[in-house]
Amino acid sequence: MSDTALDAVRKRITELDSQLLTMLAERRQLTNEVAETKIRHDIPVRDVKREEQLLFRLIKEGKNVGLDPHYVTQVFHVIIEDSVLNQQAMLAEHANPGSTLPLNRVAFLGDKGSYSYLATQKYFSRRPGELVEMGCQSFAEIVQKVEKSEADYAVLPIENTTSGSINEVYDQLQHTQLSIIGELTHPIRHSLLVSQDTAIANIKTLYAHPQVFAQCSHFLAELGNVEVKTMESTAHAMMAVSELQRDDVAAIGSEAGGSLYGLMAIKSNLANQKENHSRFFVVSRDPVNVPLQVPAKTTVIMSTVQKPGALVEALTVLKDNNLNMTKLESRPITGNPWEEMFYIDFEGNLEDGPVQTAVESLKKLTRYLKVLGCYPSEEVSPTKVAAAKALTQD
Ligand SMILES: C=C(O[C@@H]1C=C(C(=O)O)C=C[C@H]1O)C(=O)O
Repeated sequence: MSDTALDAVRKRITELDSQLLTMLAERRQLTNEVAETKIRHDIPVRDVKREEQLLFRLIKEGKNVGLDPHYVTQVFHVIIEDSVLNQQAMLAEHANPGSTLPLNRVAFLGDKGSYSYLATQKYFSRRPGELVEMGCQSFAEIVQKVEKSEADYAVLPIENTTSGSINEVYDQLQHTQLSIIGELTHPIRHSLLVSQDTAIANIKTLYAHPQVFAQCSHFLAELGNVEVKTMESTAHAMMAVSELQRDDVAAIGSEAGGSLYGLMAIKSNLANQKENHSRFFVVSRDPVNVPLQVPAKTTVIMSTVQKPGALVEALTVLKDNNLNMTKLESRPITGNPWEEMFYIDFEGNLEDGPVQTAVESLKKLTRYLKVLGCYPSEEVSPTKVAAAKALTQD
């Protein structure tokens, strides 16, 4: 292909990409109109049957124009997830009149480019109000900022699919009066970031947050003799490498974050597990109402009485009320050696009868129980049946 022919094809691709964006924006606008109807008529946000039907049809249509089913499925899962999350945000706003602020002052760990920063951007991009970023040095500082009304929200990483729970954050939640008002999961894609083009073999010093080192331990073992420097956040690690401008130092962080500091990725997918995601809590001083049309989760902390089977008894309460537990974590209680505080997440809305019954029963069974929050669940599990059906048909 000659240079001019290449230019012409690229021009056409550019035009099509712009058209795709226009169409995506129009689709989003229409799904927002659907959300308004759902608010008016009290209809659930998610309609899995409708999703199945449209995906099934699209996979078949895609095949007719030479697009493979996996590709079509992936693209539309992303589109539908976006539409569901936007609608949920609209319903949540409607259920909490007067709670929207012109400025959302949000405290998070690190600075521009940290994973918490990217999660913060993602969560607040769906919400009204201007985002005011307040990067902090520690989880304690983040929580204090909201407690002292210097910030309105905090975004806190709570668990990661590779390295597990973030104990420091759990411990902060034990002592605070703040409420969990939201959750989100964000893919964590670690890359090796450098300030100038260099080979991996040249790297002598590596900067990263301890959680990141834990998630990339296999890669570190392969690297061998490299000095590891732990930093307060991924953003600090990237800043250090950017300031040093040397070809023998690197940071581990996201490629998107690194680009904010002029860093380039020389290797990607460094995490031990391919599916590396972090889950974040969004916390605030006041709890929120979660509309019943939106899937909700509730998080409680409790300490059980010291007798055999006390935890089993407590968990049976969830089973008896048909509540699906999605997470159980335990942490030591400061000052009471060998006693544990249990953190439980389950699917359910605090406004709903079964959740209220369960909380009342748990209060009677436990020594201490506190609801940390009820919030919209942001895990939009993709529909799978359509893809499977379409794949088995011609
Ligand atoms: C837009 C709607 O809401 C949700 C999103 C859908 C979509 O993006 O196509 C489909 C079904 C619902 O789960 C709808 O109900 O039509």
